[in-house]
Formats: sequence, C-alpha cells, structure tokens
Amino acid sequence: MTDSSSIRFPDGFLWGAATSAYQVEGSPLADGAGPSNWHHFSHQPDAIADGGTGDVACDHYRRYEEDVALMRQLGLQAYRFSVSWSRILPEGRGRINPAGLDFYRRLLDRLLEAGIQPCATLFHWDLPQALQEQGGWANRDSANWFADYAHILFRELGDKVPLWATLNEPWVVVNDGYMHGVHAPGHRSLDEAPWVAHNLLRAHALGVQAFRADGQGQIGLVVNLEPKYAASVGPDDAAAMSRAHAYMNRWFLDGVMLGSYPDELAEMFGQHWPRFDLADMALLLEPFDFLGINYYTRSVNRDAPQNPPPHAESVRQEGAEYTEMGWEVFPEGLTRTLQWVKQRYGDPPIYITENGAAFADPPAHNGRVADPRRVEYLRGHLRAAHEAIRLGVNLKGYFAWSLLDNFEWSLGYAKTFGLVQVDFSSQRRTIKDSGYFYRDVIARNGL
Ligand SMILES: CO[C@H](O)c1c[n+]2c([nH]1)[C@H](O)[C@@H](O)[C@H](O)[C@H]2CO
Repeated sequence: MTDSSSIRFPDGFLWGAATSAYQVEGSPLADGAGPSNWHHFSHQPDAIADGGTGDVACDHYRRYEEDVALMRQLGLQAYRFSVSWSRILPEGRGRINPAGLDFYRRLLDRLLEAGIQPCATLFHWDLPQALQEQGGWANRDSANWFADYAHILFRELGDKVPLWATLNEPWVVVNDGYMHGVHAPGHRSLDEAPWVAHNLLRAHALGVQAFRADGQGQIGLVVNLEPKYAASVGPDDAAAMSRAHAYMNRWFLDGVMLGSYPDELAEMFGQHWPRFDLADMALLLEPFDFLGINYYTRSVNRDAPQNPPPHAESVRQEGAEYTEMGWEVFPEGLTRTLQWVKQRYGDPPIYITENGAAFADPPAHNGRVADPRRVEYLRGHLRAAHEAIRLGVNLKGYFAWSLLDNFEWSLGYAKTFGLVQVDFSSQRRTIKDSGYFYRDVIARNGL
C-alpha cells in the first residue's frame, strides 16, 4: 500500500537536479575546445546503441540560458553539472582555452542570478583525447594532469562554485571503460583496471590538496553504490554477493576512507592485482568535505565463476518492477545503503548526487508529458531518503537525475531520465509531470 503520510525534510536540505557535460552540452569542439575520449569513442562504429554521439545532445552549450530558466521554473535550489576538461585545456594540459572558461563563467553567472547554487564536478568521464593517447588514467602521471586542471578551475571559477566534486563514479570508468570495454576508452584489461582505479583515487586526493591550497567552499567525491543481495542462502551465492559488494561498493570508499583496498580484490584479480605503495595509500586518505552518492537500484547476485571479477551475475526478481535500464525499482536499498555508509565510514556528510529512473515516456501532448512511473519512483526514493535521515544519516541534499533527457552513454538517446523531456529533433523542452511533482516537493521541502 502506498504510504501517503506527509514528510518534511530538515530546514536547509538542498534540492537540485544533475547533468554532465558530454551528455547535455553538444558543440564538443566549439570555440577552441579539444576532443574528449568520449567524442572519439562515440564516433567509433557500433560504439553507441543508436549510433548517437554528443555532437548536439541537448545543445546546452548554446541553450544554457533557456535551461537555467527551466531550473528556475522547477524551483531548483542547486544544479549539479560537470566541466568539460578539454574545453578548458584542449590538449588536456598546458595551453588554456579562454573561451572554454568563459562558457562556464556565463553559466555560473546565470545560475547565481537565478539563486541556484552551482555544484560542479571536475571529471564526469570525458577525459581529453590528447591525454587518453598518453595512456589516460592508466598513466601514473594522470593524477598530476588532473591536479593541474583542478587548480586552474579553483583559481578561475572558485569564487562562483560553493560545492565541488572531484570525480563522478570512478568505478564506472574502471568497470565500463577498462574491464568491459563498453565505455571510453573501450579497453578490456585486468592489468590496467586496478591501476586506473588507483590513479583515479590519487587524482582525487591531489585534487583535494589543490583545493585546500586555493579553493573556496566544499569538495567531495561522487560514487555509485548498489546494495548487494544473495540469490540463495547457499555459500557460493553468499560469497558472490560479498565479492560484488567489495568490487562495486567498497573498492573506492575503503580506499579513500580507510586507506586500504578490500582483500577480496587481490583474491579475485589474482596475479593482475598490483602491490601499491604505502605512500600512495596514505595520500588516498586526504580528507574531503562530503560524500556524493549516486543510487539507482540494488542487485541480487549468484555465483558466476566464468565471469570476470567479481565472478558474479545479477538475477532478475520475479514480480519486481524494472526501469528501461533493467534496474529493479528498490527504494529500501537507498535507506540501507545510506545507513551502511554512516556506520562503516564514520558518518560523513552525504548528498544524494544522483537518483532517478529511465521509463518510456510518451511524446509531449498539449504541453504535458505524463510519466506516473517516474513520479512514483521519486516519491518512493524520497521517502527512503527521509527514513535514512530519521535513522540518523547526515543527509544534506538530493539531486534528481536528470534535469533533461540526454545522451545515455553507450545506450544513446533512447533511455530518458529527465524531469524535462527533450525533443531532439526540435530541441523543444517540455516539463514532465515528474518535474512538476519535484517542483512541489521542493516548495514543501517534503512530500
Ligand atoms: C552504474 O549506475 C550508476 O549509478 C549511474 C547511473 N548514471 C550514472 N551513474 C552517471 O553518473 C550518469 O552520467 C548516467 O546518465 C546515469 C544514468 O545511467
């Protein structure tokens, strides 16, 4: 039975929506910008399900003022976006492209004028192609490249951005880009993957140090977390669940919060697992101000020895509701995940930096898009977030994924997550029912 009791979030709880540069901006090479590895990857034959690329996307690079007006119409208090590294540094390092900085200054000025708090992510997967060609995140120097880039942004944009995130979901870069080859750069290497993960976290730590030197506001790390369940009570499935949990949920957080990697990773990677310097592990513990958690679903796992690490596979649940991504709708997993972070990692301040769902939305009709399933998804997860607060989790805010229908990476444009529908043939925006629902949640600071 749907819980209809009203709930209210704490005063000052921050309500926002999120996007990322390559998914919404378009104009990837405009005004002196250099190509990213996602520009390169999306133009490879058969890389993207519908042959889509980020060449146009939501045309946000040119329509940002219209989109800020939409954010204002929704009553957003904050907007989470990412900066395209190769707009700022076309070769990834060295020469700065002033026009790239100017775009983000214009966007930030519009947001601040609208009373919307910017939350900027330094890296949301789109690495400059020039750096990819020098080994990308597999090159130990990548951490320094990132720190130099971060320093430029803190110096040039720092007075306009109160909330920064170093990386978005390093796990996806490793798993999708280096283990399974379905994201840029399309590698499948048990030898590269652990080093890529390590260099990403070294980059995060050096970025935080750069921020401490001359940043303003707060800085955090954004990770994707997905609670793991066992498909049966048998020992093999329990072990598979534990490996999957270590592989997705603990790998990066243990690294930066505990200064060590789960033992299960060395076991599952075997001779491919490196020996990491103790000095590196000490660096990873560089303290940061908040944790961004992206939550979408849970997975139920069974043993799959034939699969690459974590040697597990997810099992579809009879009778459960699934989104267009094949992700089970499981709001209680959000409460469980937030409690787990609180208990394991010392009660850090947390923002839910992404939560949302892809459903097959109807085309706009008379200025309306009926998306009841997304309304119920958001309602259920907001209740789960509120329950976590009631249980003592230090949850500071929530960002819906996504403001706009956009480029869903290797799946192209068919999977739509937006609170606002984008007709990609006309670039017309239409606020969906879920957008109006979210507007009312923000206005009430609750349900
Ligand atoms: C593994 O799923 C992640 O939690 C996740 C889901 N999502 C993400 N990460 C990314 O941060 C976004 O760019 C995606 O568009 C979004 C929707 O797929």
